[in-house]
Parts: sequence; structure tokens; C-alpha cells
Amino acid sequence: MRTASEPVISLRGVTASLGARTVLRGIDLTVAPGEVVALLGANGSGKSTTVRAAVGQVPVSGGELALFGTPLARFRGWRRVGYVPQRSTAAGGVPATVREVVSSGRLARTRLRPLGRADKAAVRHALDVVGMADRAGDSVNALSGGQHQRVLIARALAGEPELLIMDEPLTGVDLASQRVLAEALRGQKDGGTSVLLVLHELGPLAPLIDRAVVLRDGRVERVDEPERLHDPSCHHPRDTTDGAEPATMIETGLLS
Ligand SMILES: Nc1ncnc2c1ncn2[C@@H]1O[C@H](COP(=O)(O)OP(=O)(O)OP(=O)(O)O)[C@@H](O)[C@H]1O
Repeated sequence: MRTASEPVISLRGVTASLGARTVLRGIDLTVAPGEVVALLGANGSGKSTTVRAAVGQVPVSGGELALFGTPLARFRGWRRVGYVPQRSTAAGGVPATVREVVSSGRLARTRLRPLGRADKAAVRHALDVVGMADRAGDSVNALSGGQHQRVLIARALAGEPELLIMDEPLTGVDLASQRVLAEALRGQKDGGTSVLLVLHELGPLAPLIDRAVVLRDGRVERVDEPERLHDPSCHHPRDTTDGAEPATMIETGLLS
């Protein structure tokens, strides 16, 4: 579902540095309402830094960044945003159950009030969607990496976000879990949620993706339809006979 209204995420000429290194060199990126956008690119191209900038975790040194039409510095609508960080930055060690972690996804809505009926229903639904309802009472420290990832996704879904941002949700996740995630995302998309995903491969998510934005060295190298990324003719420019400008092969370095 696309509308002509204002983007839910808008980055224009965004620059950012980490330590002494300039990592983002002028990123232009928009996500329209209801759109599912994949952010692709080689290791170190700036994908995570882009999404971390979008959620205010990395300070921006230049350009314009807005969420739901509000400049990030003035944005207060965090209950509208669900964020799943890259797994290594959110690993276990927390003495909490699966249900407690997923419930924390309601915090921006409940503002420390006890969970009400609607909150509990949203938590249950999120656990169901990721197939973790039967593990709700278990410690998160007793989960595998892929299960932990599902819990983090459920935490984001529990907040019933209008915008879902996920950093490499498929990494280290088996094919069955990838399909669970694809189903969950399908449900979100059908409900009108806008989604920005950092990915290395489109995998089972390919049919859901409206646009793929490829980063290279802190800039947008190209924006493409996912079918084109899978089109073998794009990968062999010398084979093209119609004189059309061939697309560049996407090399993440992970697909050998
Ligand atoms: N804390 C940091 N201090 C300095 N440089 C950093 C820091 N974190 C990341 N970088 C650098 O920023 C660049 C972009 O990193 P980023 O994590 O955004 O890339 P990425 O495209 O998400 O990579 P990957 O596919 O490996 O996850 C890399 O060159 C990285 O070395």
C-alpha cells in the first residue's frame, strides 16, 4: 500500500562519522508509508550506521533526517517505531524471560504503567507470530541465537509499530525461521506497516520488498527493484545484446 503522502523515513545528504572515520558520505534514502525497503551493500558500506542514525543512535554531522515528517532532533513519536538491532549488539546476559523481553516492547506505550489487557494481547500475538509462544516462560539465556533473534523481532512487533527497522534479521537464522520472519513481515506489510531492513541476501523476503537501496562506501550506489537484482542478465554485462545500460552485479562478499 503506497500513498503519495510524506515519507516515514527521509534522509537527505546525511553524513556521519564514527571516531575519526567518515562513515556516511551523503546518504539519500526515503521510505514511503507502507513501503518495504531493503538496504544492501558490502560489509562496511554503512548500512548499520544508516539505520542507527535513523533511530538516533549515531549522531548525524550533516544533511537532513526526518521521521514521519519531523526532524529527528524534535521527533518524540518513538512508540510508532520498532527497531531490531544487529544481533551481536543485543545478545543475551539479561536475566529475563522471553515474555518479559517481548513485553518491554510495550514500554513506550505503557510508560511504566502495568500492562493492560491490550498490552498482554499484543505481547501474546507477537510471540505467536514468531513461533515462540511455547517458550514464553523460559529465560532468554536458554535460547539459541536464532530463537533470540525471533524474540527481538517479537519485542519490536509487540509495540505495534507503524515503522519497523530491522538490522540483518536473517543473519544466523535457519531457513525455517527465515520463513517465519517472512510470514511475520507479510502480516506487517498487509497491515500497512512501513519497513526498512538491512540485508545481505533477500532470501525468502524477496517477494515482500518494494525497493532495494544499495550502499557503497557510505553513499547510495543504486536503487533497484529486487527482481532486477535476481536477474542473471544483470550479472553478466557482456551478455546483453539490446544495448541497454547493464546493471552492476551486487557483491556483498557473502554469496560466493
Ligand atoms: N565504533 C566505530 N568506530 C569507528 N568506525 C566504525 C565504528 N563502527 C563501525 N565503524 C566503521 O564504519 C563503517 C561502516 O560500518 P557499518 O557497520 O555501518 O557497515 P555495514 O554496511 O552495516 O557492514 P556489515 O555488513 O559488516 O554489517 C565500517 O568501515 C566500520 O569499520
